[in-house]
Amino acid sequence: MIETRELTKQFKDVRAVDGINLTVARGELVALLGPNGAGKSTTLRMLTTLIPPTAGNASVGGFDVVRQQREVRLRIGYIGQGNGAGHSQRGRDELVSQGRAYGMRVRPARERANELVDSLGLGDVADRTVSTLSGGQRRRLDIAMGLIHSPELLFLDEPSTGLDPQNRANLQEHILRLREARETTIVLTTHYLDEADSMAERVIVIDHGRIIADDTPQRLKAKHVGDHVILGFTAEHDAISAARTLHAERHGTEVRVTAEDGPQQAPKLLDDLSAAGLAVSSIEVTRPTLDDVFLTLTGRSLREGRAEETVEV
Ligand SMILES: Nc1ncnc2c1ncn2[C@@H]1O[C@H](COP(=O)(O)OP(=O)(O)OP(=O)(O)O)[C@@H](O)[C@H]1O
Repeated sequence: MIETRELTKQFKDVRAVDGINLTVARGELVALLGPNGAGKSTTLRMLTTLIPPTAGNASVGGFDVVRQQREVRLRIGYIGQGNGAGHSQRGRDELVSQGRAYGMRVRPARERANELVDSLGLGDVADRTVSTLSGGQRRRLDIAMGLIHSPELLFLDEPSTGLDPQNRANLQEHILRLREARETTIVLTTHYLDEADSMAERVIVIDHGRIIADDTPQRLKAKHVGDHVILGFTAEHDAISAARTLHAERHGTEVRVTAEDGPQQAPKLLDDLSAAGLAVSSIEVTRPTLDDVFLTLTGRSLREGRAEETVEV
């Protein structure tokens, strides 16, 4: 569905995207995750034909994003960071106009608009003017606008930024449901770690315009960080013996073991300690987040410098 080769965008002295090689298959749901300025939006803007690459190439749905822009545009939906719908129109009318702009006849455009209003839970508000909708409702209307022409591929740039957690969860559910119903391929960008973790089967971590990791959230976490089993002891000399027995690191009366699958390995660790005559007073298994993965890969946290902005909805 998407194929890029050394895709690059240079803005004067900023190399926003630096030689990205990416393949996305039909039906995948992929999240591009990275800090501010990593190059996520620029990548999306090139894939959606809004800006041309300065080097390398990309094809979407089998069409080149520079030479076959029209063919690409007919097959994709793109929901950027701003609101797409006109504010003084009624939501449903906006959808029909958008369908007409894609060359749909009035009746099919109306039918499709009604279908999307239903499936995105906009039934109660679709006949109000857009300016009266809440942030979450407007975002869902944006998504309906991007889907009006039944694209095979949907690009979502930061779909839930600015929404409160409840509206975010609601939007995520709608996106997942749409995808299930239509098998739409979805590429979204996000800086919400939990969003990438819970929604995407595949997370592509981008930093300084390059892909630094590409895998399922589970495998990224297992491969780059691993679980920790933290064992507590009442006496420090027991902790010292336990650290030696398990070849693990110790902090005071705590021993920390890195494990691929913490819950599965914990009983074996307890058996080994018991065989060595050591009694554990507490046990805790911690599992990593995608932020831990980013931290391991770059030495920086994805959360650094990120102000969590939430708009009234
Ligand atoms: N039109 C432009 N002119 C000059 N520099 C640009 C332009 N657009 C983006 N950049 C720069 O390119 C880099 C990548 O920006 P981009 O918007 O792709 O990042 P991002 O990962 O989407 O970040 P965010 O999460 O903030 O949206 C940044 O350094 C940005 O300042």
